[in-house]
Amino acid sequence: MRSPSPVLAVTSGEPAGIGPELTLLLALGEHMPGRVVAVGDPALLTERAALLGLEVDLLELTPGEPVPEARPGILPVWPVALRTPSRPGELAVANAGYVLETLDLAIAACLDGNADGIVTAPLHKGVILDAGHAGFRGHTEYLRDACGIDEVVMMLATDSALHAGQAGWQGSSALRVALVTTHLPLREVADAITGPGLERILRILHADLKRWFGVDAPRIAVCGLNPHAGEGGHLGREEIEVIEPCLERLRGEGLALDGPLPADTLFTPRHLAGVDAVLAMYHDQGLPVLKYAGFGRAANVTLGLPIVRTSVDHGTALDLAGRGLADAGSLRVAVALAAKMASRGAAAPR
Ligand SMILES: NC(=O)c1ccc[n+]([C@@H]2O[C@H](COP(=O)([O-])OP(=O)(O)OC[C@H]3O[C@@H](n4cnc5c(N)ncnc54)[C@H](O)[C@@H]3O)[C@@H](O)[C@H]2O)c1
Ligand SMILES: N[C@H](C(=O)O)[C@H](O)COP(=O)(O)O
Repeated sequence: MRSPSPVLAVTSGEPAGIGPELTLLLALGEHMPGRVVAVGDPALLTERAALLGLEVDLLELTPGEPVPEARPGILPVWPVALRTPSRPGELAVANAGYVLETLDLAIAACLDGNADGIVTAPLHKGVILDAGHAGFRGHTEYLRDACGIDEVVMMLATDSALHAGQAGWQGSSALRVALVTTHLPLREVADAITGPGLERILRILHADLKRWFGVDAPRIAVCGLNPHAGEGGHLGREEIEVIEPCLERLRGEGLALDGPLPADTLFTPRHLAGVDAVLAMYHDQGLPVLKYAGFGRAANVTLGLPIVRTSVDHGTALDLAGRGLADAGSLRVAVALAAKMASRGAAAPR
Protein backbone atom coordinates (compact mmCIF):
# COMPACT_ATOMS: atom_id res chain seq x y z
CA MET A 1 0.00 0.00 0.00
CA ARG A 2 1.29 3.49 -0.85
CA SER A 3 2.14 5.52 2.23
CA PRO A 4 0.17 8.76 2.56
CA SER A 5 1.87 11.82 1.14
CA PRO A 6 3.39 14.34 3.59
CA VAL A 7 1.20 16.97 5.23
CA LEU A 8 2.56 20.43 4.42
CA ALA A 9 1.36 23.44 6.39
CA VAL A 10 1.37 26.43 4.03
CA THR A 11 1.26 29.67 5.99
CA SER A 12 -0.56 32.20 3.83
CA GLY A 13 1.63 35.11 4.91
CA GLU A 14 0.95 38.83 4.98
CA PRO A 15 -2.82 39.18 4.36
CA ALA A 16 -2.43 42.39 2.33
CA GLY A 17 0.11 40.75 0.01
CA ILE A 18 -0.02 38.05 -2.64
CA GLY A 19 0.33 35.16 -0.16
CA PRO A 20 -3.40 34.40 0.23
CA GLU A 21 -4.06 34.25 -3.52
CA LEU A 22 -0.95 32.15 -4.21
CA THR A 23 -2.02 29.73 -1.47
CA LEU A 24 -5.46 29.41 -3.11
CA LEU A 25 -3.79 28.68 -6.46
CA LEU A 26 -2.21 25.54 -4.95
CA ALA A 27 -5.68 23.95 -5.07
CA LEU A 28 -5.96 24.62 -8.81
CA GLY A 29 -3.84 23.73 -11.84
CA GLU A 30 -0.90 21.36 -11.67
CA HIS A 31 -1.22 18.59 -9.04
CA MET A 32 0.93 19.28 -5.99
CA PRO A 33 2.87 16.55 -4.24
CA GLY A 34 1.97 16.39 -0.56
CA ARG A 35 -1.24 17.16 1.27
CA VAL A 36 -1.32 20.94 1.47
CA VAL A 37 -3.16 22.54 4.37
CA ALA A 38 -3.32 26.31 4.33
CA VAL A 39 -2.90 28.23 7.58
CA GLY A 40 -4.85 31.48 7.61
CA ASP A 41 -8.20 33.18 7.93
CA PRO A 42 -10.92 31.29 6.02
CA ALA A 43 -12.97 34.47 5.51
CA LEU A 44 -9.92 36.21 4.00
CA LEU A 45 -9.25 33.27 1.66
CA THR A 46 -12.91 33.09 0.63
CA GLU A 47 -12.95 36.83 -0.07
CA ARG A 48 -9.76 36.71 -2.18
CA ALA A 49 -11.05 33.67 -4.08
CA ALA A 50 -14.25 35.58 -4.91
CA LEU A 51 -12.30 38.72 -5.88
CA LEU A 52 -10.14 36.75 -8.31
CA GLY A 53 -12.78 34.32 -9.53
CA LEU A 54 -10.90 31.29 -8.18
CA GLU A 55 -13.19 28.30 -7.69
CA VAL A 56 -11.79 26.91 -4.49
CA ASP A 57 -13.80 25.40 -1.63
CA LEU A 58 -12.24 25.49 1.81
CA LEU A 59 -12.25 22.50 4.13
CA GLU A 60 -11.76 23.72 7.69
CA LEU A 61 -9.81 21.32 9.90
CA THR A 62 -7.90 21.48 13.15
CA PRO A 63 -4.33 20.15 13.51
CA GLY A 64 -4.54 16.46 14.33
CA GLU A 65 -7.62 15.83 12.18
CA PRO A 66 -6.79 13.76 9.08
CA VAL A 67 -5.84 15.86 6.04
CA PRO A 68 -7.22 14.28 2.85
CA GLU A 69 -5.10 13.68 -0.24
CA ALA A 70 -5.15 16.64 -2.66
CA ARG A 71 -8.31 17.11 -4.76
CA PRO A 72 -8.65 19.87 -7.37
CA GLY A 73 -10.61 22.84 -6.11
CA ILE A 74 -10.47 21.81 -2.43
CA LEU A 75 -8.17 23.59 0.01
CA PRO A 76 -7.93 22.26 3.58
CA VAL A 77 -7.39 25.11 6.07
CA TRP A 78 -6.27 25.37 9.68
CA PRO A 79 -8.08 28.58 10.69
CA VAL A 80 -6.40 31.56 12.32
CA ALA A 81 -8.49 34.73 12.70
CA LEU A 82 -7.40 38.07 11.28
CA ARG A 83 -7.21 40.81 13.90
CA THR A 84 -8.71 43.37 11.53
CA PRO A 85 -10.12 43.11 7.98
CA SER A 86 -7.44 43.19 5.31
CA ARG A 87 -7.49 44.91 1.95
CA PRO A 88 -5.04 43.97 -0.85
CA GLY A 89 -2.01 46.24 -0.86
CA GLU A 90 -2.83 47.94 2.46
CA LEU A 91 -0.67 46.86 5.37
CA ALA A 92 -2.26 46.90 8.84
CA VAL A 93 -0.07 46.82 11.91
CA ALA A 94 -2.91 45.10 13.78
CA ASN A 95 -2.49 41.98 11.62
CA ALA A 96 1.17 41.39 12.52
CA GLY A 97 0.06 39.19 15.41
CA TYR A 98 -2.09 37.19 12.99
CA VAL A 99 0.88 36.52 10.70
CA LEU A 100 3.01 35.34 13.63
CA GLU A 101 0.15 33.18 14.93
CA THR A 102 -0.04 31.35 11.58
CA LEU A 103 3.66 30.60 11.92
CA ASP A 104 3.34 29.48 15.54
CA LEU A 105 0.52 27.14 14.64
CA ALA A 106 2.47 25.61 11.75
CA ILE A 107 5.64 25.19 13.84
CA ALA A 108 3.67 23.54 16.66
CA ALA A 109 1.99 21.22 14.16
CA CYS A 110 5.40 20.10 12.90
CA LEU A 111 6.85 19.66 16.38
CA ASP A 112 3.71 17.74 17.49
CA GLY A 113 3.83 15.45 14.47
CA ASN A 114 0.65 16.85 12.86
CA ALA A 115 2.56 18.19 9.84
CA ASP A 116 5.65 16.99 8.01
CA GLY A 117 6.86 20.39 6.89
CA ILE A 118 6.14 24.11 6.64
CA VAL A 119 6.00 26.15 3.46
CA THR A 120 5.78 29.87 4.03
CA ALA A 121 4.14 32.42 1.75
CA PRO A 122 5.77 35.84 2.16
CA LEU A 123 5.35 38.05 5.18
CA HIS A 124 6.21 41.74 5.49
CA LYS A 125 9.09 42.22 7.93
CA GLY A 126 8.56 46.00 8.22
CA VAL A 127 4.96 45.82 9.41
CA ILE A 128 5.85 43.19 12.01
CA LEU A 129 8.58 45.48 13.33
CA ASP A 130 6.23 48.48 13.19
CA ALA A 131 3.82 46.46 15.33
CA GLY A 132 6.45 46.31 18.06
CA HIS A 133 7.94 42.85 17.58
CA ALA A 134 11.42 44.24 18.12
CA GLY A 135 14.23 42.11 16.83
CA PHE A 136 12.08 40.31 14.25
CA ARG A 137 14.30 39.59 11.27
CA GLY A 138 12.47 37.07 9.09
CA HIS A 139 11.04 33.57 9.01
CA THR A 140 14.50 32.01 9.12
CA GLU A 141 15.52 33.60 12.39
CA TYR A 142 12.00 33.19 13.88
CA LEU A 143 12.04 29.46 13.13
CA ARG A 144 15.54 29.11 14.58
CA ASP A 145 14.42 30.70 17.84
CA ALA A 146 11.10 28.85 17.96
CA CYS A 147 12.93 25.55 17.55
CA GLY A 148 15.42 26.52 20.26
CA ILE A 149 18.58 26.14 18.22
CA ASP A 150 21.61 28.39 17.80
CA GLU A 151 22.31 28.34 14.10
CA VAL A 152 20.46 27.77 10.85
CA VAL A 153 21.44 28.47 7.25
CA MET A 154 19.37 30.20 4.61
CA MET A 155 19.84 28.66 1.19
CA LEU A 156 18.02 29.49 -2.02
CA ALA A 157 18.07 27.13 -4.97
CA THR A 158 16.70 27.39 -8.45
CA ASP A 159 14.25 24.73 -9.55
CA SER A 160 16.75 22.94 -11.78
CA ALA A 161 19.23 22.77 -8.91
CA LEU A 162 16.63 21.13 -6.70
CA HIS A 163 16.33 18.13 -8.95
CA ALA A 164 20.04 17.51 -9.39
CA GLY A 165 22.16 15.41 -7.08
CA GLN A 166 25.78 15.34 -8.08
CA ALA A 167 28.43 17.74 -9.33
CA GLY A 168 28.42 18.46 -13.02
CA TRP A 169 24.76 19.42 -13.03
CA GLN A 170 25.33 23.11 -13.06
CA GLY A 171 24.09 25.19 -15.96
CA SER A 172 23.43 28.88 -16.27
CA SER A 173 20.17 28.68 -14.33
CA ALA A 174 20.98 25.91 -11.84
CA LEU A 175 22.33 27.39 -8.67
CA ARG A 176 22.29 26.91 -4.91
CA VAL A 177 23.34 29.91 -2.82
CA ALA A 178 23.62 29.85 0.98
CA LEU A 179 24.29 32.86 3.21
CA VAL A 180 26.57 33.46 6.18
CA THR A 181 24.63 36.53 7.35
CA THR A 182 20.97 37.09 6.54
CA HIS A 183 18.80 40.06 7.47
CA LEU A 184 21.35 42.48 8.81
CA PRO A 185 22.24 46.09 7.99
CA LEU A 186 25.29 46.08 5.71
CA ARG A 187 27.16 48.16 8.29
CA GLU A 188 27.02 45.21 10.73
CA VAL A 189 27.95 42.44 8.33
CA ALA A 190 31.73 42.35 8.72
CA ASP A 191 31.58 42.12 12.51
CA ALA A 192 29.00 39.34 12.32
CA ILE A 193 31.33 37.06 10.37
CA THR A 194 33.35 35.10 12.92
CA GLY A 195 35.43 31.94 12.68
CA PRO A 196 33.19 29.85 14.97
CA GLY A 197 30.03 31.11 13.24
CA LEU A 198 31.38 30.41 9.78
CA GLU A 199 32.45 26.94 10.88
CA ARG A 200 28.94 26.15 12.21
CA ILE A 201 27.38 27.36 8.97
CA LEU A 202 29.73 25.33 6.78
CA ARG A 203 29.08 22.20 8.84
CA ILE A 204 25.29 22.64 8.52
CA LEU A 205 25.53 23.35 4.79
CA HIS A 206 27.78 20.35 4.19
CA ALA A 207 25.59 17.99 6.25
CA ASP A 208 22.30 19.18 4.76
CA LEU A 209 23.50 19.07 1.14
CA LYS A 210 24.13 15.39 1.84
CA ARG A 211 20.96 14.81 3.81
CA TRP A 212 18.37 16.65 1.74
CA PHE A 213 19.89 17.02 -1.69
CA GLY A 214 21.59 13.63 -2.08
CA VAL A 215 25.04 15.13 -2.68
CA ASP A 216 27.50 12.49 -1.43
CA ALA A 217 30.61 14.66 -1.17
CA PRO A 218 29.56 18.31 -1.34
CA ARG A 219 31.93 20.82 -2.87
CA ILE A 220 31.27 24.31 -1.60
CA ALA A 221 32.67 27.51 -3.09
CA VAL A 222 33.06 30.25 -0.48
CA CYS A 223 32.97 33.94 -1.38
CA GLY A 224 35.34 36.46 0.12
CA LEU A 225 33.80 39.42 1.89
CA ASN A 226 35.79 42.26 0.35
CA PRO A 227 36.39 43.29 -3.27
CA HIS A 228 38.77 40.81 -4.92
CA ALA A 229 38.65 38.71 -1.75
CA GLY A 230 40.59 41.43 0.07
CA GLU A 231 43.37 41.88 -2.50
CA GLY A 232 45.94 40.17 -0.28
CA GLY A 233 44.90 42.22 2.76
CA HIS A 234 45.00 45.63 1.06
CA LEU A 235 41.21 45.82 0.72
CA GLY A 236 40.20 44.21 4.01
CA ARG A 237 41.65 41.50 6.25
CA GLU A 238 38.60 39.29 6.97
CA GLU A 239 39.71 36.78 4.33
CA ILE A 240 43.15 36.39 5.94
CA GLU A 241 42.11 36.57 9.57
CA VAL A 242 38.72 34.84 9.64
CA ILE A 243 37.68 33.02 6.47
CA GLU A 244 40.86 31.32 5.30
CA PRO A 245 41.80 29.85 8.73
CA CYS A 246 38.29 28.44 9.11
CA LEU A 247 38.37 26.87 5.63
CA GLU A 248 41.82 25.40 6.35
CA ARG A 249 40.58 23.82 9.57
CA LEU A 250 37.62 22.20 7.85
CA ARG A 251 39.65 21.10 4.84
CA GLY A 252 41.78 19.25 7.39
CA GLU A 253 38.65 17.24 8.22
CA GLY A 254 38.09 16.43 4.57
CA LEU A 255 35.47 19.03 3.56
CA ALA A 256 35.85 20.14 -0.07
CA LEU A 257 35.92 23.93 0.17
CA ASP A 258 37.11 26.38 -2.48
CA GLY A 259 37.91 29.94 -1.51
CA PRO A 260 37.70 32.54 -0.28
CA LEU A 261 37.10 33.53 -3.90
CA PRO A 262 36.36 36.98 -5.37
CA ALA A 263 32.56 37.05 -5.53
CA ASP A 264 32.43 39.01 -8.77
CA THR A 265 33.90 36.17 -10.83
CA LEU A 266 32.87 33.19 -8.72
CA PHE A 267 29.41 33.18 -10.29
CA THR A 268 30.72 32.33 -13.75
CA PRO A 269 30.37 28.92 -15.44
CA ARG A 270 34.06 28.02 -15.16
CA HIS A 271 34.21 28.64 -11.43
CA LEU A 272 30.84 27.04 -10.75
CA ALA A 273 31.67 23.83 -12.61
CA GLY A 274 31.51 20.95 -10.15
CA VAL A 275 30.39 23.17 -7.28
CA ASP A 276 27.34 22.00 -5.32
CA ALA A 277 26.63 25.26 -3.50
CA VAL A 278 28.05 28.75 -3.16
CA LEU A 279 28.34 30.28 0.30
CA ALA A 280 27.96 34.07 0.13
CA MET A 281 28.93 36.31 3.02
CA TYR A 282 25.80 38.48 2.93
CA HIS A 283 22.29 38.73 1.49
CA ASP A 284 22.91 40.96 -1.51
CA GLN A 285 26.21 39.34 -2.42
CA GLY A 286 24.52 36.04 -3.25
CA LEU A 287 20.79 36.50 -3.75
CA PRO A 288 20.78 38.91 -6.72
CA VAL A 289 22.72 36.33 -8.72
CA LEU A 290 20.37 33.54 -7.68
CA LYS A 291 17.29 35.62 -8.45
CA TYR A 292 18.73 36.70 -11.81
CA ALA A 293 19.22 33.03 -12.61
CA GLY A 294 15.78 31.84 -11.55
CA PHE A 295 13.40 34.36 -9.97
CA GLY A 296 9.92 32.91 -9.75
CA ARG A 297 11.23 29.35 -10.11
CA ALA A 298 13.42 29.11 -7.03
CA ALA A 299 12.82 28.18 -3.40
CA ASN A 300 14.25 29.21 -0.08
CA VAL A 301 15.07 26.46 2.41
CA THR A 302 16.15 26.71 6.04
CA LEU A 303 18.95 24.23 6.71
CA GLY A 304 19.85 23.01 10.18
CA LEU A 305 16.30 22.99 11.58
CA PRO A 306 14.77 19.94 13.23
CA ILE A 307 11.75 20.43 10.92
CA VAL A 308 11.33 20.87 7.17
CA ARG A 309 10.80 24.48 6.06
CA THR A 310 10.79 25.96 2.59
CA SER A 311 9.55 29.25 1.18
CA VAL A 312 9.16 31.36 -1.92
CA ASP A 313 11.93 33.38 -3.56
CA HIS A 314 9.92 36.61 -3.52
CA GLY A 315 8.21 39.00 -1.15
CA THR A 316 4.71 40.28 -0.50
CA ALA A 317 4.44 42.17 -3.81
CA LEU A 318 1.86 44.60 -2.41
CA ASP A 319 1.70 46.20 -5.87
CA LEU A 320 0.22 42.99 -7.34
CA ALA A 321 -2.00 41.83 -4.47
CA GLY A 322 -5.63 41.13 -5.36
CA ARG A 323 -5.07 41.71 -9.06
CA GLY A 324 -4.56 38.15 -10.27
CA LEU A 325 -1.11 39.00 -11.67
CA ALA A 326 1.10 37.17 -9.18
CA ASP A 327 2.96 34.09 -10.36
CA ALA A 328 2.61 31.03 -8.13
CA GLY A 329 5.65 29.31 -9.68
CA SER A 330 7.99 29.78 -6.74
CA LEU A 331 5.38 28.63 -4.20
CA ARG A 332 4.86 25.48 -6.26
CA VAL A 333 8.62 24.86 -6.33
CA ALA A 334 8.74 25.41 -2.55
CA VAL A 335 5.89 22.94 -1.96
CA ALA A 336 7.52 20.34 -4.21
CA LEU A 337 10.82 20.75 -2.38
CA ALA A 338 9.19 20.45 1.05
CA ALA A 339 7.35 17.30 -0.07
CA LYS A 340 10.60 15.79 -1.31
CA MET A 341 12.44 16.71 1.88
CA ALA A 342 9.65 15.40 4.10
CA SER A 343 9.62 12.08 2.23
CA ARG A 344 13.41 11.83 2.41
CA GLY A 345 13.41 12.80 6.10
CA ALA A 346 10.88 10.13 6.95
CA ALA A 347 12.93 7.53 5.11
CA ALA A 348 16.28 8.51 6.55
CA PRO A 349 16.22 10.07 10.01
CA ARG A 350 19.34 11.97 11.00
N1 LIG B 1 9.73 34.66 2.04
C1 LIG B 1 9.40 35.85 2.52
O1 LIG B 1 8.65 35.99 3.47
C2 LIG B 1 9.95 37.09 1.84
C3 LIG B 1 10.88 37.01 0.79
C4 LIG B 1 11.36 38.19 0.22
C5 LIG B 1 10.90 39.42 0.68
N2 LIG B 1 9.99 39.44 1.70
C6 LIG B 1 9.43 40.70 2.20
O2 LIG B 1 8.49 41.19 1.24
C7 LIG B 1 8.38 42.61 1.36
C8 LIG B 1 8.49 43.25 0.00
O3 LIG B 1 9.79 43.00 -0.50
P1 LIG B 1 10.37 43.51 -1.89
O4 LIG B 1 9.51 44.61 -2.39
O5 LIG B 1 11.80 43.71 -1.70
O6 LIG B 1 10.23 42.25 -2.87
P2 LIG B 1 9.00 41.60 -3.63
O7 LIG B 1 9.49 40.24 -4.04
O8 LIG B 1 7.76 41.65 -2.84
O9 LIG B 1 8.79 42.49 -4.93
C9 LIG B 1 9.83 42.75 -5.85
C10 LIG B 1 9.26 42.81 -7.27
O10 LIG B 1 8.94 41.50 -7.71
C11 LIG B 1 7.57 41.40 -8.09
N3 LIG B 1 7.07 40.10 -7.64
C12 LIG B 1 7.27 39.55 -6.42
N4 LIG B 1 6.66 38.38 -6.33
C13 LIG B 1 6.08 38.15 -7.52
C14 LIG B 1 5.29 37.07 -8.05
N5 LIG B 1 4.98 35.98 -7.33
N6 LIG B 1 4.83 37.17 -9.32
C15 LIG B 1 5.15 38.24 -10.06
N7 LIG B 1 5.90 39.29 -9.63
C16 LIG B 1 6.35 39.24 -8.37
C17 LIG B 1 6.87 42.55 -7.36
O11 LIG B 1 5.69 42.93 -8.01
C18 LIG B 1 7.96 43.61 -7.37
O12 LIG B 1 7.95 44.28 -8.61
C19 LIG B 1 9.49 43.02 2.34
O13 LIG B 1 8.92 43.21 3.62
C20 LIG B 1 10.43 41.84 2.35
O14 LIG B 1 11.14 41.71 3.55
C21 LIG B 1 9.50 38.32 2.28
N1 LIG C 1 16.02 36.78 2.21
C1 LIG C 1 14.87 36.19 1.59
C2 LIG C 1 14.76 36.61 0.15
O1 LIG C 1 15.29 37.64 -0.20
O2 LIG C 1 14.11 35.90 -0.61
C3 LIG C 1 13.62 36.65 2.29
O3 LIG C 1 13.73 37.90 2.83
C4 LIG C 1 12.93 35.67 3.12
O4 LIG C 1 13.56 35.41 4.30
P1 LIG C 1 12.82 34.54 5.39
O5 LIG C 1 12.52 33.21 4.74
O6 LIG C 1 13.80 34.43 6.47
O7 LIG C 1 11.60 35.28 5.78
